[in-house]
Amino acid sequence: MSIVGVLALQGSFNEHIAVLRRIGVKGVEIRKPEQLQNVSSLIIPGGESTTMAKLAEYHNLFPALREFVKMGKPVWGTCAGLIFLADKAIGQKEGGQELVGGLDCTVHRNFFGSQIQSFEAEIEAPELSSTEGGPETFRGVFIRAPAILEVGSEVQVLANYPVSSKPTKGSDSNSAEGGQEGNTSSQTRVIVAVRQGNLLATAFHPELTADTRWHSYFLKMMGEGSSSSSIDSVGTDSHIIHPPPRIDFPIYQ
Ligand SMILES: NC(=O)CC[C@H](N)C(=O)O
Repeated sequence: MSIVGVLALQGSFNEHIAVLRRIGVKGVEIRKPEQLQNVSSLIIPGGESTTMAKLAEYHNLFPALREFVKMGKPVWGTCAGLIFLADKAIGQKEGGQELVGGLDCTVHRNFFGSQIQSFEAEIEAPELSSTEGGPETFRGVFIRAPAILEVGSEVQVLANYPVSSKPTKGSDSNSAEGGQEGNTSSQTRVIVAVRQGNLLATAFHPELTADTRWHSYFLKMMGEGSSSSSIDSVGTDSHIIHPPPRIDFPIYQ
């Protein structure tokens, strides 16, 4: 039986667990290294990556998280979680922050700027719609979001987003460090969703919209690793009252 762990140190872990519940899957909060032994996959939610890293360090979670990734178990990082999974992050606070790593990419921590520059956008994701069906686009909620600037050859790009050549200046003094200044082209695209084997990473927050396809896409990754991983259902139709689908209201325009 497979239970999805959700790192519950800080950020939007409740929202992820709620989406899992909506699709009939059990999600459990992970706060201690030993709790990782009870789950077969893990979601690292969005929040604030420096704070989350300090809490993870305090709870001695980094070695267990790295081990979990190395074992080939599915791990999905959203937003701050993406930063956690990246091999390299730029635009970090002074002194940097510890990363779990494993995902061969360079992420810019606050690429899209400060909190008030948060936004929503319709984004194409052909792999998502071909696997999960539904519309060709999904609504991406970007909250002080990171973006991926470079990926290694093993990394599959699932979605990207057009931007002007310079990253927006963020609230942190060094947030634009290592960005694309000097790039002469006026339009470029940054990567906002990737997959590398057992790792999935998204710069936006799928747990804040009614579209559950990113969660079901991740759950399918659990089936790929081992044949025995049936997903632990929290009791489907007979126990769960499915609310009518919510409309994805734009929060930031
Ligand atoms: N919504 C988010 O998770 C924002 C992440 C933020 N840019 C950070 O550095 O942690």
